[in-house]
Amino acid sequence: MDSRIPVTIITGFLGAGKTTLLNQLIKDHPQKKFAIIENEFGEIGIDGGLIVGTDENIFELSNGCICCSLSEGFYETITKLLDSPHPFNHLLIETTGIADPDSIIKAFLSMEVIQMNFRLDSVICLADCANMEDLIDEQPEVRKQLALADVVLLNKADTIQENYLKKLQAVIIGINSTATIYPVEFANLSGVDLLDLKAFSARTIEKSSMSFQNLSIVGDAIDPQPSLLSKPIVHSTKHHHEHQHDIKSFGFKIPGSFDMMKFDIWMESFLYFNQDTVFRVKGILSFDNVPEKGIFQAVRSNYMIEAGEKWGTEARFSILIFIGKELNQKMLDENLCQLLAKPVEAIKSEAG
Ligand SMILES: Nc1nc2c(ncn2[C@@H]2O[C@H](COP(=O)(O)OP(=O)(O)OP(=O)(O)O)[C@@H](O)[C@H]2O)c(=O)[nH]1
Repeated sequence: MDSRIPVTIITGFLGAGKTTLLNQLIKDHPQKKFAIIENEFGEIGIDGGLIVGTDENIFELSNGCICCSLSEGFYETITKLLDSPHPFNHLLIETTGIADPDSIIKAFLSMEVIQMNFRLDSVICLADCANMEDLIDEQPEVRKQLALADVVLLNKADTIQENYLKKLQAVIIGINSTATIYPVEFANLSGVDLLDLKAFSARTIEKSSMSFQNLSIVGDAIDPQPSLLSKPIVHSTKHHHEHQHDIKSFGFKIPGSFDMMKFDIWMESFLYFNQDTVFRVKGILSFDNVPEKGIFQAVRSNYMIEAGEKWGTEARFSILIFIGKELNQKMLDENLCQLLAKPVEAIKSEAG
């Protein structure tokens, strides 16, 4: 059993309802002992980032802006947390509304001391229904927050009409089609334990990759038209304008198995050279001569592959979902084809 402390990262633009969610989570889980890192931009933590508020089951640290001080600041905050005499069994991080949360997510996937002690459970993004559409157009951070989320809470659902809510859901799916979306009021969601989503676990990644809609098959001629997911979503009510979102999701189903070395070399350099435009990649991989499924996930240039279940007699395939901007579907298709252990034509003719 994984005994590391679970971490929930809460993102969302200014005023979207992050603090409301934090309070709701604390209220819903009286049995938990929380540590909270508040990451308010411009706020100076008392005593260089020490405890600023205490309760029997909660203690808070203020960290300034995590994304601006990640390398030393965040590491220092985490070390303080681990050294403190306060016991806690869940870490909540509220990120500043105007920041891109990727650096903090990356810290949990790449910094060894952090990984040894903490398990990233999920990234929850709050979106304010009333002004989300405008913010998506105006604020690139909002699009990134949505792109990196595992769960999007469409908050303040009380302020809009039901049919408009459906349209907002479609806008979010257009940006990040792997996120689970829940409309909520005052960040209140019953029936789902938001603290135990295990979004970064191999099982969840596998499940969400398998259920991804509109996968294009690698090796088939890519339609020169943009895929369904990349079409701008047109709204017929309230706002009469089109969104030309720069962030999109593409999914590929790749027959056969990858050559592990070719895949590794390509993926490492692809993510490195595209770290400003590729936010998240996840999926299931089949590698030649490897009996288990490889469960893949990347946040910017950091990636990891975990062993999943054995393939058994199942026909081999891989699924990869890319979330980012300026993604070239045709180029990705051609590149992925080149990484296969056998030429795609041979795989297809074997399959009949
Ligand atoms: N009508 C309505 N108001 C809400 C809802 N959720 C939160 N609010 C209100 O929206 C305001 C902002 O909520 P917060 O939780 O402080 O938002 P935040 O994201 O933490 O804000 P910052 O820390 O400024 O980024 C508060 O006045 C809340 O009471 C909701 O579902 N409906």
